[in-house]
Amino acid sequence: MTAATPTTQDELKALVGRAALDYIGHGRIIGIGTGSTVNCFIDALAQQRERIIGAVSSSEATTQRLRAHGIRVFDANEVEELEVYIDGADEIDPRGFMIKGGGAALTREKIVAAQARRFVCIADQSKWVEVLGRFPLPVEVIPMAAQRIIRQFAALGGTARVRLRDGAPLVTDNGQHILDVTGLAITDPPAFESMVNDWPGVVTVGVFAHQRAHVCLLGTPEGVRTITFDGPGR
Ligand SMILES: O=C[C@H](O)[C@H](O)[C@H](O)COP(=O)(O)O
Repeated sequence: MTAATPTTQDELKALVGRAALDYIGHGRIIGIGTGSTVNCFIDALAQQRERIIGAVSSSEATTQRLRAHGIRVFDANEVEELEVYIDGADEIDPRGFMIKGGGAALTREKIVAAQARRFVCIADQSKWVEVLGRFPLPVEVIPMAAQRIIRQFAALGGTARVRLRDGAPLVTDNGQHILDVTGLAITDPPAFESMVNDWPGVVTVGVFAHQRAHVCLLGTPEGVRTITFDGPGR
């Protein structure tokens, strides 16, 4: 009997979540991101949790899920370097550049990714794009700077809005707000990331160019497509 072909987005997320287990060694502390795809990875990892010592988590939500599965969570300051960081993305392009932060976890995700030697991105095929910018770009900001940053994006042709939850600005794990920016085509992600990072009041921009993926496990109905971005210039 052959397994049914995965076709729904949830099935593709589960597929790549399981596939990411091949990228973790034994007896290590690993970095773990946030979101529905990573939740599939965590649930798969829970079946073999003795493989790892524990994890550095990128959000309160991930920490809760890891602990519920009995997986030990380390503070980022307790660990100097991580072998691997497993996380999803809202968009990923052919160079491994990503947009992240749809779940508002971008700042801690960037911190944990920076600690890891390897970033393994797990995503269903809907996340693959030629040019970043179709997904509204999340930017975590200090609230008092929000309106000025909105005007700076407007000058670039973008429309930025404060993300709301239950009618009020969403407050991140770090106590800050999120702007979602539409109308941008991010053709030079490293330059764009550096530029926005320089604006006063920006905590983190959701372009991951300096912490781009080394590998993407892309879920398709034909199976997992493995795309590697290693090479000169890394
Ligand atoms: O802040 C959230 C993260 O960047 C997620 O990795 C991203 O939003 C993808 O999430 P999902 O796997 O739920 O599509």
